[in-house]
Amino acid sequence: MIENRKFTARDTALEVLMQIERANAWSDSSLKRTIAKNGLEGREAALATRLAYGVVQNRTLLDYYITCYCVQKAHRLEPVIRNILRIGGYQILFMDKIPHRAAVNEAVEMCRRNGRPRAAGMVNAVLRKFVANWMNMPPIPQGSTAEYLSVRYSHPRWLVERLLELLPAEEAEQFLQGDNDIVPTTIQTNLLKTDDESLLQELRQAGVDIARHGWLPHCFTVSGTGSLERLPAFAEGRFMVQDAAAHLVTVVAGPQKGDRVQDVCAAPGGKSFAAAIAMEGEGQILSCDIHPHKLKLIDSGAKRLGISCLRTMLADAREHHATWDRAADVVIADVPCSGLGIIRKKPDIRYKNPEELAQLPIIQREILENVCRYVRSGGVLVYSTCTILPEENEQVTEAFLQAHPEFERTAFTLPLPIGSCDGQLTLWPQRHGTDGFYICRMRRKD
Ligand SMILES: C[S@@+](CC[C@H](N)C(=O)[O-])C[C@H]1O[C@@H](n2cnc3c(N)ncnc32)[C@H](O)[C@@H]1O
Repeated sequence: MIENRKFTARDTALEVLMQIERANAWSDSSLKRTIAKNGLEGREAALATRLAYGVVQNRTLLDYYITCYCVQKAHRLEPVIRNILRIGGYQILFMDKIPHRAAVNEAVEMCRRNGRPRAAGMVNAVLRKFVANWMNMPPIPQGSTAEYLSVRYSHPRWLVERLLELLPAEEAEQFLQGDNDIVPTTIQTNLLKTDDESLLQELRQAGVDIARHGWLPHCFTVSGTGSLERLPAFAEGRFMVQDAAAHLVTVVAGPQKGDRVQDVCAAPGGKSFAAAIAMEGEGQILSCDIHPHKLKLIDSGAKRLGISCLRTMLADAREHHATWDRAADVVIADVPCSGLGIIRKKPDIRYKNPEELAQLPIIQREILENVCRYVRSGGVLVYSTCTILPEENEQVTEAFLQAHPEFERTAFTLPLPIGSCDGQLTLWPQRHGTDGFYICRMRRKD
C-alpha cells in the first residue's frame, strides 16, 4: 500500500525543499503545511519528513557527490533538478529499506511530473553512479579539518571552525554527527492530570515505543511513533513534549507552589507549562512574548494541559513595566538565540546567516538588563539559551553580573550524570544526550 503512495511522499519532500530554497522557509513549518495540503498521513507523512530533513541535513555532502558525477556543478543545476537528485541520492546513501532501483526510477518520474522530461536521462545517469558506488563514494577532500568536517556533515564552514575553537576535534565531530542523527523525543508527564505509571501504560497501549528517561524524573523518551499530536493523551493534555535540556531550565529555576513566576520570552510556552506543573497548578505565571500570534500558542497549550494559573501578555522584554518591579519570585529569561544547540531537531538552523547572529548578544543583554528589575529581593533570575556559543551565554551573564553586583550566581544540583553546578551549565548533545543549552541561575541579594 505504501509502495503505491511513495510517489506522493517524494513530491511533498520536493515541494518542501523548493520552498526552503526559494522562499527561505523553515523546514518544520513548511513540512507541516505541505503534508496537510497534500493529505499525507502516517508512514507516508513520515517518509516525506525523513526525505526533506535528510536532504537538509546532508545537503553539502549530497551536492559534493552530485558534482563528482555530473558534468555541471550541483549549484549550477536548476533548483528542481538539484533537489530531485538530492532526494534520490539521499535514499541511495542513507535509507536501507528503499531499493536503489526505486529511488532512481522515482527520481526519473519526478523529472517528468515536474515538466523536465529532458533532464530525466541526466538524473538517471547521475543516480546510477550513486548506486554503482554507494559503498565506495568519492573521497571527501581532506584539506583542513574544518573543510573535511564541513562537507562530511554538511555544516557551513564558519560553524565548524567555531566549534573547533570550542571543542577538541573529535568532540566537534561527534557534535556535528549528532546533528544529523534521528533523536528520540522527550516528553513530560502532566502531573496536573495523570501520573507517570498511568501515562506509561496509556502510551504503550496506543502503540508508542516509550521508555522512562534515563535520569529525569517524570520524563520519558519516545521514538518511531509518528506524530504524537494524534494521540488522545496529547489532545487531552496528559503530557507535554520538551527536551531534557529545556526541561532542566525550569528545574534550575525551581518555582514553588504559590510562587509568582514571570516568563519573559515565553512562546510557545514549554517552560511556563513545566513551571505550572512543578507548582502543582497553584500560584501565578505571567507568560509574555513579543509576537501576538505566539501568545495564542501559549493559551491553547495551557488550555490543553489544564493550567489555569497562567496568563499571557504581549510585551517586549526590553521595555520596562514599572508595575512588575520586584514582584516576581522567579523570572525566566529564555532569550531569542542562534539555536545552534537544537540543530538536531531543526536542521536548517545551521544555514542561518552568521552576520544576523552577531546582533543577538546585544538583544540578550538588553533583555536581561530590563527584566532583572522584576525579581524580588532574594528571588531567582534564570537566563537560558538553546545555543552553545559563549558569546550568547557566559559572556552575556558575566557582563550582566559585573554591572549588577546586587545579583549573584547561585549553585544548583541536578540529577546525575550532571550533578552539582556552580550556577551555570552548558549542556552538550555529545556529552549529555540532550539539546545544546545554557542555563544560568542568579539570585537578587538586596
Ligand atoms: C527561545 S524562544 C522561547 C521558548 C519558550 N521559553 C519555551 O520554552 O517554549 C524565544 C522567544 O522569545 C520571543 N522574543 C524574541 N524577542 C523578544 C523580545 N524582545 N521580548 C519578548 N519576547 C521576545 C520569541 O518570539 C520566542 O518566542
